[in-house]
Amino acid sequence: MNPKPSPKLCLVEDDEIMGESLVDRFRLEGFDIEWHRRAADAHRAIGRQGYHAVISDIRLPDFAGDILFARLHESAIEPPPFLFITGHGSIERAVSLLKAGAADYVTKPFDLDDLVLKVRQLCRNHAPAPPAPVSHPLGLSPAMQRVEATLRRLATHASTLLITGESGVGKEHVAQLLHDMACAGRERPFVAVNCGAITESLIEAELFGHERGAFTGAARQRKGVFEQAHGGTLFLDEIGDMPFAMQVKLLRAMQDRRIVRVGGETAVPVDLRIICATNQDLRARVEAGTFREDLYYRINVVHVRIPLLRDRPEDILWFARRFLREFSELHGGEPRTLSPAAEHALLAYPWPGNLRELRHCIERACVLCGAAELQPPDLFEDWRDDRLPDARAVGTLDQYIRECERRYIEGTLAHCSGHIMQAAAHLGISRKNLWEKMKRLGIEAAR
Ligand SMILES: Nc1ncnc2c1ncn2[C@@H]1O[C@H](COP(=O)(O)OP(=O)(O)OP(=O)(O)O)[C@@H](O)[C@H]1O
Repeated sequence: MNPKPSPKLCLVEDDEIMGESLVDRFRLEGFDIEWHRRAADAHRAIGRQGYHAVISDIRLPDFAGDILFARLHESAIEPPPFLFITGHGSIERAVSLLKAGAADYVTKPFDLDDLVLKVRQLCRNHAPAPPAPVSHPLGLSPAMQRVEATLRRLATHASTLLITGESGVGKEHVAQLLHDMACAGRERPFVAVNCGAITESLIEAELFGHERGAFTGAARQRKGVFEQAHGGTLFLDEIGDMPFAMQVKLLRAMQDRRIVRVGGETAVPVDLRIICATNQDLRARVEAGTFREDLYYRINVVHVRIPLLRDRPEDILWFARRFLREFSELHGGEPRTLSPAAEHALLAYPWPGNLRELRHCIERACVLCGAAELQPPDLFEDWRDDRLPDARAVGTLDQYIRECERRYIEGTLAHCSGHIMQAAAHLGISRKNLWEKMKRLGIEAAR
């Protein structure tokens, strides 16, 4: 008979001493324990690993344990029971965590025997979920996790969807993901057409196909994209650029789910999901009289909005690291990393070209730079470090260093939204040390 497998635990703790002692003790007690020092790493692992329980500190260097918990709940993942380690005197926070669905908590300083007992009890009551097949293909931000959860629901229902968002935010990627979810491993066509890139005279034949001899040069019958996508998904990108005269024919095809090829007479039935995308304000186009109102309502049955990359900062480094891994592997080199300054620079940049621009930026850096750790100038050609003061305007070396220190700390605090604990972790100093420096340099703490 196979011995019973050890319960699998996830520990999220950034304190080395605390982390090591918990890992040692739980291993001695027969648990299989994985230790993550950052909330983001734990977030990814929880989606994949099938843990029996999670023990999580609240204060973590990237984002707090309760945010990790909330994000897992917002996503499609059913999280394992969470036991929180809270600071002395944060009973109120612990109680609100229990209300939010956490299984239990211990307050520091806690009794290790008591903790082991609680965890054993949790593991007994919880069978881990099988690992999730796809985990967060769209990003870590709550906004994109909501999009992902919506897609999961739409995969079995809606046959028409409108995706809006600026250029490069990932509309086609979202459409492709919905198609993959709906197909669930079955081979089905995904046909993408850019409505803005086809001339008005050709668009009808492109959409509906043509019969032999329908026009000069139509030597053979040809299927249009509606027929090519039969059984799968038709992605109509830049739907706002659809010529006005074509819009009524498109509406009819969408409503009847039948098309007539150019030069043909019989209606051909088509069964497909239609996803439209645009970066234009279609409502305004309707008001301006350049987009048909009836078509607008037909395609706007379910609407998914993709936010700008700069409005979801959690996704910037997550995607940057993904692209970095992808391009490092592609170019056959060592795995690359981002220096803390490079991370700062990526977070500070506004990304007008969204994910497309971020992807190109990382690809370019991987091709041009041979170093294992990327620095800001590797990522941005015209990089200028605003955190460095002008040496001529600052007097002595001491004053210059002090000014550098002040700017660097201010930048880090801004990057961590004023969170002292996180900023201290980024700077590699203790919280107390950071407070002292802020006092000495006259930096006010955010409220
Ligand atoms: N979730 C994702 N994971 C990995 N890469 C992504 C993701 N979303 C977008 N990308 C990449 O970002 C780039 C832009 O994505 P996409 O073409 O889907 O954007 P779009 O909003 O449709 O752009 P446009 O409006 O210009 O057509 C592509 O190279 C795509 O591969």
